[in-house]
Amino acid sequence: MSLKISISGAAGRMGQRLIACAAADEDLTVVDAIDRSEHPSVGSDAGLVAGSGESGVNIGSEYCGESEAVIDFSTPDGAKLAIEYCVANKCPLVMATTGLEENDIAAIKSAAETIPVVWAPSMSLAVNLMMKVTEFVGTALKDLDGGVDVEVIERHHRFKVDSPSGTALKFGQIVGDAMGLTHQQHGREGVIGQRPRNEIGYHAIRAGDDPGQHTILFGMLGEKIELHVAASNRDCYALGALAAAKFVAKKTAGLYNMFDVLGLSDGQV
Ligand SMILES: NC(=O)C1=CN([C@@H]2O[C@H](COP(=O)(O)OP(=O)(O)OC[C@H]3O[C@@H](n4cnc5c(N)ncnc54)[C@H](OP(=O)(O)O)[C@@H]3O)[C@@H](O)[C@H]2O)C=CC1
Ligand SMILES: O=C(O)C1=N[C@H](C(=O)O)C[C@H](O)C1
Repeated sequence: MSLKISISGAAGRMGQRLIACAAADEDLTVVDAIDRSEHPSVGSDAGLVAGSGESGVNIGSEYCGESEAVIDFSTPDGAKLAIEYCVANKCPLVMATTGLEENDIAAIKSAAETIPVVWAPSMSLAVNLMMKVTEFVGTALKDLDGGVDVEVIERHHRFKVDSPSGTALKFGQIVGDAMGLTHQQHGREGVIGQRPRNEIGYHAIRAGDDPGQHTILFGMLGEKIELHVAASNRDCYALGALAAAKFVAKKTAGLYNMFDVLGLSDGQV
């Protein structure tokens, strides 16, 4: 039986790759391609917009009510509407949108009390594996004599609106928890003095059409480690999200992440 899914943000960069990748998966059927009601692609066939051939589903702003999982790659406004729909219709949700405010995050956590939700800033296998490696390295270097300076450097396409990326913030949270680093420093300018020991530096580069790269730099006295992960295209995120939809559709209410989907949670690896 094919799983019926809805894509929120269907006309966007990620939405188009989700439509295309889902069309190539016989275990999935897209029943809704949702976007902003004023979007110029509303009324057009989602597969034709995505360049993957006619799908028979037009982009629209209303859910048909048949969905067994919603995947949201849109905006904070789109995410809010997706959460509201899923809660009202008891529909499992995959939340991938970043740049969310505290109230949006509270809404995700509240939704997870009644429906299953997978929430992660990156659906990529490689990124999630590197989060585990980052935690390992951070823990190993926590008490090193001379100290360790952690910098998180991310690169994305010029169209990205939130910074630093949701993934960079997650890397920072992981390494901060592992090493007891409490201060977040976003860029540096001017005569600001020597680098404090307790900070994580974040640097967001925006250039061209880069689908996403993250580097975690551990700077020591005499040597350094740089962990680097890079997307070649957006399909790593799209395929991860489709796997998350299959996972979440079988779950009971609760908050899950990509470690759960990929079998990387504590005790599983
Ligand atoms: N977790 C992950 O693995 C990944 C997460 N992302 C995140 O996904 C989000 C989308 O990225 P991307 O595809 O590049 O962005 P785009 O801007 O290309 O796509 C977003 C789409 O959502 C639409 N939209 C706006 N409002 C609504 C609404 N109310 N309901 C439904 N759709 C709406 C936009 O329309 P309009 O253009 O008219 O505003 C646009 O078509 C970002 O937050 C990004 O950071 C991206 C890649 C991977
Ligand atoms: O906007 C993007 O493109 C991406 N956004 C996500 C983020 O903010 O972490 C994930 C990925 O890096 C691509």
